[in-house]
Amino acid sequence: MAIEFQGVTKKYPDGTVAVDDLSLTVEDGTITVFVGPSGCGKTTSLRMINRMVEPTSGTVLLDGKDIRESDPALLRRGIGYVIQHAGLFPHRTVLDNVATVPLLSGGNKAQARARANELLETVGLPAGLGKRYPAQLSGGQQQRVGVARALAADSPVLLMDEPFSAVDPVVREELQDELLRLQSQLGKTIVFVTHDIDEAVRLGDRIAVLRVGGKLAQYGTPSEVLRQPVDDFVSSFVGRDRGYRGLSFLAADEVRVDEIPLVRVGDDAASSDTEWLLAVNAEGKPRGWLAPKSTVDGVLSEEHLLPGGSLYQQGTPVRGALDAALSSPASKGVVVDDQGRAIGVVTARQVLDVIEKHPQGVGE
Ligand SMILES: Nc1ncnc2c1ncn2[C@@H]1O[C@H](COP(=O)(O)OP(=O)(O)OP(=O)(O)O)[C@@H](O)[C@H]1O
Repeated sequence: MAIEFQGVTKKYPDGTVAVDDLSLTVEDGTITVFVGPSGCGKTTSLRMINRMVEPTSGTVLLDGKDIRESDPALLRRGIGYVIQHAGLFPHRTVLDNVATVPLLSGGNKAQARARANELLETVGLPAGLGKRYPAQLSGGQQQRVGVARALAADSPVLLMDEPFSAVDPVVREELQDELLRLQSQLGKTIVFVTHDIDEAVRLGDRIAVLRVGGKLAQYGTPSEVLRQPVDDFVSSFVGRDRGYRGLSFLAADEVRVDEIPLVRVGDDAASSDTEWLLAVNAEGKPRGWLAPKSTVDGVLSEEHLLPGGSLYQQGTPVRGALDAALSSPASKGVVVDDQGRAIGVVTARQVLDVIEKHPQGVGE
């Protein structure tokens, strides 16, 4: 089912132009990746496909039909949607999380659960996991559940918004492989958002490179974009990626690790003023972030926290430190020891400072 953007612009009420006159066609049965720096309008573009965001002007066509003619709730239910941190319901079992959509679409409970079991198997999860709650799964397993839930919509279209950004690089590669395997069987029309050009190149049949201001810079196959960038912006975005690849080989011993104020899950009350506070469990392992200006009166639980982004284990290649910093809601990557206990934070700037000192370590 092809998706067509025709001169689509989104201006938010505060005047921000998030997407500026976007025209492109996502071909049926392909993976198209929207890639670009933070704030370039990737998520906004994606959400205009299922009417979570309405364009200010222009038209989005799904299979040739203007989506404004579809009821938004029905449209959304019929389009699979996967987000970062999976967005699972914490108080429902894994199986019930996946069964939600088949139930909403009118199936009975037994049918919905049978379908959910099938889907867990499809995404490579053992059947026994269905009884658990999301918090009892690893980050990578949670993302698989997120994918299973999106597939439950049984729709030809799947929207994926940074679905793998919060897991460590090894698990991320596994999830990417799994997605490619699934796609070779299912042949869906997938729109995938990422800020990581490596991921875009790996997954995309086509890549749309966006620049801040919501303008489409280039749309083409990965090899076209890598080999024939249309302008300086694209070539530096892609070129930066060449640097990123080299990062895998540089250990980050020199990256400065800063202290961070901690709060403990289970503590009686917590509050933050202007700073993000990192929440850890009794073992000192990171569980998430308490946003600035938050007050929790009762016992601090994980529900009060923002999920944390990927973790960086000290002593491993520097790319993980950059991933951690870029995926953290606090813009501070959490550094852990080999037992997974939080020891501090790094910013992207601190990582880049080290990289700049070692140009030979990060070049091609
Ligand atoms: N509800 C909103 N109101 C006002 N501005 C918004 C809103 N949502 C997004 N924006 C702005 O629109 C621009 C594009 O945001 P969008 O989330 O689409 O970008 P993105 O490329 O997905 O970014 P990121 O990678 O950081 O998630 C940004 O400047 C953002 O601050």
